Amino acid sequence: MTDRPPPPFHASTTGRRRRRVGLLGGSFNPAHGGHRRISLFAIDALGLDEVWWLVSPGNPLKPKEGMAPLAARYASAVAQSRRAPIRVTAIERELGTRYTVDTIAALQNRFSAHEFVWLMGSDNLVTFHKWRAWRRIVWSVPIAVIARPGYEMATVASPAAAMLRRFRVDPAQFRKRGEWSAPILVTLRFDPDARSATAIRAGAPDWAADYRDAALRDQITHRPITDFSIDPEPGSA
Ligand SMILES: Nc1ncnc2c1ncn2[C@@H]1O[C@H](COP(=O)(O)OP(=O)(O)OP(=O)(O)O)[C@@H](O)[C@H]1O
Ligand SMILES: O=C(O)c1ccc[n+]([C@@H]2O[C@H](COP(=O)([O-])O)[C@@H](O)[C@H]2O)c1
Repeated sequence: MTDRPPPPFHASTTGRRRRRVGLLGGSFNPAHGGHRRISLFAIDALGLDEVWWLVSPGNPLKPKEGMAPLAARYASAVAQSRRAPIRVTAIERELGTRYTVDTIAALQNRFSAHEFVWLMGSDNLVTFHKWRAWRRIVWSVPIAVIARPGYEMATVASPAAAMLRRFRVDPAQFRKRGEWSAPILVTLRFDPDARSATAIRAGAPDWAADYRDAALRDQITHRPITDFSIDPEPGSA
């Protein structure tokens, strides 16, 4: 698979290459400077046009306890992404998807003029084999993993890492490729960023109160973000 020559540069019907978009899915409970920094780093290293932050209505593997309302998490993400080529969206509510495999399929269907790459920190690679239909994700979209302090071994020792090993491509090669074809694993290493939402919640358990009155629109779908309840039902945009 990795021995194949890169496919020809892809031109759309308008003669322009497809927009390259990194997807960073997360709880963003709350968003922090680490999210911003890894997104900017990925844009640079992978040659992306922009990154979309998918603020999850509810991570299927995370407890609801301690999860701030979607609107507060969304507002924290907007604050952290200001003046950067990052767009914040809660589009999973409208797509009615909770699992990443479904979200990616729906986005590829809806935004066929875009090429997507899935971005995640190495902590997520540790549990990636527990995600629904994770092998299908691997075959549907390139994956870029960003090193995270404390999870150095994840990129070599996890079941998903073992499966993905033979599809490794370095960032420079990836950037030069024409149309992307999964599976691809790109590992991004830079001086690791120790920031985490867990640490922020420990220091400021009431952080969500700062965003109580935020009136925002989704930066992809332009629909109002009005839902202050926890884990609204799929489709209840
Ligand atoms: N400092 C960081 N370095 C690398 N990746 C990160 C970092 N912070 C978050 N990520 C990645 O960003 C994505 C969204 O993260 P998330 O919203 O869960 O934040 P978090 O800080 O990991 O939260 P929590 O501490 O509550 O688990 C995940 O793929 C996560 O691995
Ligand atoms: O699809 C799954 O089974 C799955 C299981 C766990 C996490 N995810 C996704 O992984 C992303 C990171 O989640 P989190 O809560 O760790 O920030 C977010 O987009 C989740 O929806 C997806």
